Amino acid sequence: METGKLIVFTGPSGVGKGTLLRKLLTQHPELVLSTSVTTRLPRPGEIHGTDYYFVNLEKFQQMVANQELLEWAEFAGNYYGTPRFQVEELISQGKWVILEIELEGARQIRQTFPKALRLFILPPSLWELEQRIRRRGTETEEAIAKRLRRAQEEINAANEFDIQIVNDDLEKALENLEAALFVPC
Ligand SMILES: Nc1nc2c(ncn2[C@@H]2O[C@H](COP(=O)(O)OP(=O)(O)O)[C@@H](O)[C@H]2O)c(=O)[nH]1
Ligand SMILES: Nc1ncnc2c1ncn2[C@@H]1O[C@H](COP(=O)(O)OP(=O)(O)O)[C@@H](O)[C@H]1O
Repeated sequence: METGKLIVFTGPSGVGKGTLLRKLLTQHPELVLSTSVTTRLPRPGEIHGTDYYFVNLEKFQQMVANQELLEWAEFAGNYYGTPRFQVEELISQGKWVILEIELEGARQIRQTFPKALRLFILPPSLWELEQRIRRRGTETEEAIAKRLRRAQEEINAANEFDIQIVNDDLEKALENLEAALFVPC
């Protein structure tokens, strides 16, 4: 039977993780993106069960206590976590499952799934990163400030990952991502 694979996808907020993953999944529909649980409020257009499972703090804490999360972390004032059941089930079915998660969660996965392939997406510069977050127009000033403070810390940890990809030109970044994922091994 084909073996499943866990792929961790990390990078600072606004670097283009979501954009790259949407394109990757369109071209490779066999890949599965895990849907996380979060206490963050939905942005306009975000759908419960598709973008995230949006839950309150009490429910999130309950999931942590019941060990329902494979990993979890606090990010910019909210909690995020990966539901365990869907990931374990999909990998056992031979699927390639992608976790789009922040640094602390990626470190936890390194302990629990040492075989996971870990990718880090870098911005061309911090200035460009800030422009992207602002252009996206989804965050308050306070949320932007929190994300930028965290960005430097995350970028400093990029070398903990197996592969680093700079998202400057989107198409080139996508090509590099495909090359990293689909190398014969
Ligand atoms: N540890 C962990 N981080 C997550 C999870 N889901 C999302 N994140 C990360 O949480 C951070 C904030 O996500 P989000 O609020 O959607 O903001 P955005 O990255 O600015 O689009 C990002 O770095 C995500 O990769 C999860 O299940 N676990
Ligand atoms: N290579 C790129 N060049 C210019 N803008 C980009 C690029 N990749 C993504 N963006 C834009 O940057 C913003 C943040 O991207 P997004 O995918 O939401 O980031 P993340 O999921 O990492 O927070 C979006 O407005 C997106 O259209």
